[in-house]
Order: sequence, then structure tokens, then C-alpha cells
Amino acid sequence: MDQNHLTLHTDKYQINMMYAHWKNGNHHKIRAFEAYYRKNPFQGGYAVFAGLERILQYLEGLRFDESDIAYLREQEEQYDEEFLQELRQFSFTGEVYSVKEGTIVFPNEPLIRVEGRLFEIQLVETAILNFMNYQTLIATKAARIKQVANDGILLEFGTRRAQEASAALWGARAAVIGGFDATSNLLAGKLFGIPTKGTHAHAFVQDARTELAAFEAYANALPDHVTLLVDTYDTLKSGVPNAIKVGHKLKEQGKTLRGIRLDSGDLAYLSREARRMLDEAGLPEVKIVASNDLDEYTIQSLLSQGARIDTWGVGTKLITAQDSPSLGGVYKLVAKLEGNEWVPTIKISGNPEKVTTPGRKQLMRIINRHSGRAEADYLMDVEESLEGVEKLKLFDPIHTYLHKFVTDFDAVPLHELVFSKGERTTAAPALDELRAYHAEQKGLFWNEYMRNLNPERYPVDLSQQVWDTKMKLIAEHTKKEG
Ligand SMILES: Nc1ncnc2c1ncn2[C@@H]1O[C@H](COP(=O)(O)OP(=O)(O)OP(=O)(O)O)[C@@H](O)[C@H]1O
Ligand SMILES: O=P(O)(O)OC[C@H]1O[C@H](OP(=O)(O)OP(=O)(O)O)[C@H](O)[C@@H]1O
Ligand SMILES: O=C(O)c1cccnc1
Repeated sequence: MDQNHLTLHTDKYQINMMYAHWKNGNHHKIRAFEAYYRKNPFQGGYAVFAGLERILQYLEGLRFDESDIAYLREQEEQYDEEFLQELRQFSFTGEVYSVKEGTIVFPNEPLIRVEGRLFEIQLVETAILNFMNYQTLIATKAARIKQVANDGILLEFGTRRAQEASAALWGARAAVIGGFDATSNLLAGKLFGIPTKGTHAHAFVQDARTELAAFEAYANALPDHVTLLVDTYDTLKSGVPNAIKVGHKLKEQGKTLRGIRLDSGDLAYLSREARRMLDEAGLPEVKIVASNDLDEYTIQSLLSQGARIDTWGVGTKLITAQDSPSLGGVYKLVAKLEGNEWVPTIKISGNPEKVTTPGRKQLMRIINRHSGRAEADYLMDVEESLEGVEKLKLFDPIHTYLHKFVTDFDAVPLHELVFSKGERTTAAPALDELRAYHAEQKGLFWNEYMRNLNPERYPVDLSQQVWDTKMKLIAEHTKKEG
């Protein structure tokens, strides 16, 4: 089975809707959908957008092959043969606008807008959300970890605990976008050009006659890349002293012991003691790697206790986004093309947070020219422009009396056309470029919005026109229903 052939990686109701639209002759009608999420993960103040690369690869390869057609025929006998015939000709012909991977994003702003035929636009909902939700979650968790680790090196160690292979691979990539430096997963390294790193496991020590014999054997085999796991028996009484012996031997050969790894016990205390012992033994260059159920909270606590850790190996809690295991991104119809005119649509809900914001929108980031910091994100209709606007009113879309005016600002458009006429319109960016772009983005925001604990809510505002349209449609629909 080709794991990359993902056409049927969709919910059955999408194909049912395609069929019903086709049967009713509506399948060529053009619609616009937007993907966004409503609540930040990890009780944080932001998310880091990721998943676009996989979405674009998916859209480019979207075809129904004969085995898909045969399977659909078998699953639903009511599908006409002509419909199945039409699927044979299918390819995704819509247009996709998206923010760039690595962008810092906020609730209720359109991250991706898809415009296309009813025949294709629903089909892709499931996979787009699947990729966006998972990868955004992992990139966000990684960014939170990066925020506390500062200049420490971050290694992604999660594959063994990930929710299966794709999650491990694309999760490793998302972690790098969020600020990780390397992964232990060689396939992720090969596919995405991520640097790979590895130490050794307890089994290697257990398997040898003595811990020292294990360390020596490892150092003989890989003298240029020796990082020794020192906690199999007793970290300070045997692990570190044995590592020091090997460090001295390597030095005699003109080589260096790269590091030791601590994987249990009190990592603050053990790292301080190990650092002291290594320094006293004349091995200040040997780095200390720590692992064991780490996340942003333990790393911050360890640093506040004066831990002397240079490199952090982070697995389970990163790759499974353990404290916030799903991002609730949604994909909603925002406009219909009728004749030459785009008509905005709304979804009303008893829960005000679930009322959609109608119309095809652009996402602008308003940057204060004096401070260089972002003031707010601003959603406006795609036909609107901020050209020549000197004074912009920003108001809270719920409590509209809360407002301010910004004058000396730059409005940075965050959406770009990424897919058109059956192919991607931009080359796949290098991963280190996305990582650098994300890091640079972080500097745009006041720390109040970025801090991990109890951040302030960053403003995401609507233009007057978008807000008026929303209120008009709410009034029309509530009148109709009442
Ligand atoms: N000084 C410290 N302050 C706060 N948390 C720490 C400190 N040292 C270690 N930790 C964290 O505490 C947890 C310890 O977990 P646990 O008790 O399962 O490990 P352990 O007993 O040290 O090792 P093992 O993996 O052998 O069970 C880990 O998440 C670890 O990262
Ligand atoms: O703790 P994580 O953040 O998930 O990082 C990955 C863990 O995987 C390895 O452990 P292993 O599979 O040997 O299990 P154990 O150390 O938990 O016993 C390694 O020694 C790390 O402890
Ligand atoms: O290289 C390591 O030390 C490593 C890799 C994966 C998981 N745990 C540790």
C-alpha cells in the first residue's frame, strides 16, 4: 500500500456531499472556505502554524486511482457509474491562500483559505485539518520549549512514543520549525534535511561486562561522536567517573568526549555535580545532555535550580502534545460565488464563539513603526485595502466600545497564494529558513503575549466592513428563524 496516496484519507460524508452536489448539478459552483482554530493550545497565548508543506503535497497528488474507484463502488451502491467516471478525471483545481509555516498565529484568524468547486472543496477538509491541527500543535509545543531553553540545544527524541510513523516524521519537522535543533529520527533527517543526533541506550551498558568496558567499546567504535549515558548503575559513583576515564583516553588520542547524558534522578543536582567533576578532571568541554520526560515546565524549573545542562532531549511530552493533545481547528464555508459576485455566508450558533465571520478575508499584521512590535491582527475583506490609511481604528469585535487608533503603522499581509491551477505556486522553502522566519517572528511580539504562563490575549480585530457584514447577516438570520 502506498502510504502517500491519501485521496480516500477523508470522511465518508465528504464524498457523499460531492455525490449529492454532482447529482444536483451543483458541483461546478465555486465556494470559499477558511481554516482557523478557536482556542490556543497549552493555555498559551499563540500557536505556530505548520502543516502547509504536507497539505500542498497532498493537493498535488490528489487523484482517484482504480482501486479507490472500485472501493467506493463497493462501499456505496447508490453512487452512479457516471459519478465514478467523473472521479477518474478528478484533480484539485482550486486556489489556496495560506500563512507561511512558522508564522505566529492566534485564534479566529483565517490561516488557510481554499476557493474551488463544490466538487473538490469539501473533499479536502478532513486532510487539511488533520495536517494543520497536528503539526501546528507540535510546532507550538516546540516553540514553548524553545522559549525556556534559550540557547540550550534541543533534540527531538519522540519517535518511540509518537502516535505512529507519520506523526513522528512530520512532528519532528514541526518541532524544528518551532525551534528544535535536531532529531533522533533518521528518516525525518533524510526526508526533511534535519540534522540528526544520537547517544546510546542503557542496553549497551547492560550488555557489557562492566560500565567502563561498555564506554570504552563505544568510544573505540565512534571516537568522533561519543556521548555516554551515565545513569545505568550509579551516576555520580560510577557513570561520571567512568566517563571521565574515557574522556582522558580520548584526549590522549587527540579526540574529545563530546558529552554525557543524564536520564534519571534529580537532574538539577546531578548535572551540577557532574559539571563540577568534569571540570575538576580537566574536561570542561564535555557537554551535559539531559532527558527523561522533559517539557517546558521541567526545563524551566531545572534552569531555575541552577542545572548545568547544555542539551535537552525531549520526547513523549513534545511529540504527543501531552498536556493539550488536539488543536480544534475548523474549516468553514465563508462565501459563495453567485454570477460574478462573492456572497458572504454565516453559520449561527447559540455559542457566540462558534458564529463564523462571513466573507473572504485577508489577514494583516499591524506593526507599530516606533516600537517595531505587533499591535494587533486585522481581518478585512479581500477587496479592502489599507493603502493610504493613516489612522486605523482597531476595536474589540465582541466589546466594541474597547477601541484604539493606530497611526504610524505598517500593515503586513500574512496570506500568500500557495496553490493555483493544479500546482503549488511557491517552491518548498528550506526547513532552516522556516525555523529562522519563526524565530524572527517571535521578536515582533511583546512578551505579555508570548509568555507561557497566563499570557495576555493578543487582539485579533475585524475591519468595520467585515464586522458590519457579520452583524447584518446575524440580524437577517435571527429574523428569518424567529
Ligand atoms: N530537580 C528537578 N526538578 C524538577 N523536576 C525534575 C528534577 N529532576 C528531574 N525532574 C523530572 O522529574 C521527573 C522524574 O520522573 P521519574 O520519577 O519517573 O524518574 P526517575 O525516577 O528519576 O527515573 P526513571 O526514568 O528511572 O524512573 C522527570 O519528569 C524529570 O524530568
Ligand atoms: O523521556 P522522553 O522525553 O520521552 O524522551 C525519550 C526517552 O526515550 C528513552 O527512554 P526509554 O525508551 O529507554 O524509556 P525510559 O527511559 O522512560 O525507561 C530516553 O532515554 C528518554 O528517556
Ligand atoms: O539518542 C538518544 O539518546 C535517544 C534517542 C531517542 C530516544 N531516547 C534517547
